[in-house]
Amino acid sequence: MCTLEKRGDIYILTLTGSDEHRLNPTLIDSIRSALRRVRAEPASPSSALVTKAEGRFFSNGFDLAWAQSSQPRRELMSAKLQLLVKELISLPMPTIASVTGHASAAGMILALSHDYVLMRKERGFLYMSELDIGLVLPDWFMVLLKCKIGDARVRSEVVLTAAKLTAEMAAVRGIVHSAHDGAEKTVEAAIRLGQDLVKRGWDGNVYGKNRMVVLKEVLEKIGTVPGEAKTMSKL
Ligand SMILES: CCCCCCCCCCCCC/C=C/C(=O)SCCNC(=O)CCNC(=O)[C@H](O)C(C)(C)COP(=O)(O)OP(=O)(O)OC[C@H]1O[C@@H](n2cnc3c(N)ncnc32)[C@H](O)[C@@H]1OP(=O)(O)O
Repeated sequence: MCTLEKRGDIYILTLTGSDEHRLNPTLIDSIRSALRRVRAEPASPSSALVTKAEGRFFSNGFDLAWAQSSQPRRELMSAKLQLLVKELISLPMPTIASVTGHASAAGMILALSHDYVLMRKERGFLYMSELDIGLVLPDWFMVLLKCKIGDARVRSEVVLTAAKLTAEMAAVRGIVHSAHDGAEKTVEAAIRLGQDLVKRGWDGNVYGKNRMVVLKEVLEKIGTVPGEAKTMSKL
């Protein structure tokens, strides 16, 4: 699951446990609940969110074992991830993913749904694994990748070679903001970046609205998630 703590003006959302942090409805609901708590807090002058994870994984992607038994489960899992990504895109503060372990497929999409990705050098791949596991990525994944990875050759490498990118490879390719030695230094750098952004004193609502303009194509591609109201009611 996940925990939420606040250090000064920085909200720290941690995916807890030493598992693969597979994105099933339970974990996604836990993350969305934490984001709702962030939104409910009185908006201090400005804040930032750092998302991090314990163990060897940031997130190893969708929980295929949970989903493969039925189409409704697959649809629910996909719908909840879309809702989560929409909520990250509209969150009224800068967001930073501190990736200190592997981020695969939907897990990479979760990381890239943050404004900044800081990544640990010696452990962890950014890895769109769909080709390797015989799945086709959803259109909206590609729309997000296009917004986040400017170079078409790199996007092709990521999707059509299922490249396992280390932090340094991802930094050279402009996918991550910076690469760091060790998990602790990665998290510390993410928090420092958050503090630097908070010092700018932006209006969080204006920040969120501008991010929605920047990622307009992603929001349009996701559209209204089927059963959004119903799914929301389940949370
Ligand atoms: C078929 C199912 C039907 C269901 C259909 C459901 C449909 C749902 C809708 C459709 C969705 C389509 C889009 C899909 C989205 C998804 O999310 S699907 C799920 C995706 N997830 C995966 O595919 C999992 C991928 N993960 C892996 O393959 C592995 O976990 C890993 C990421 C490759 C990590 O390997 P692992 O062995 O687990 O870990 P490690 O031991 O940590 O690392 C392996 C070796 O690599 C070395 N290493 C690690 N990091 C680094 C580094 N930064 N630099 C250098 N080396 C590194 C590490 O030391 C290991 O080395 P060795 O010890 O020498 O092996």
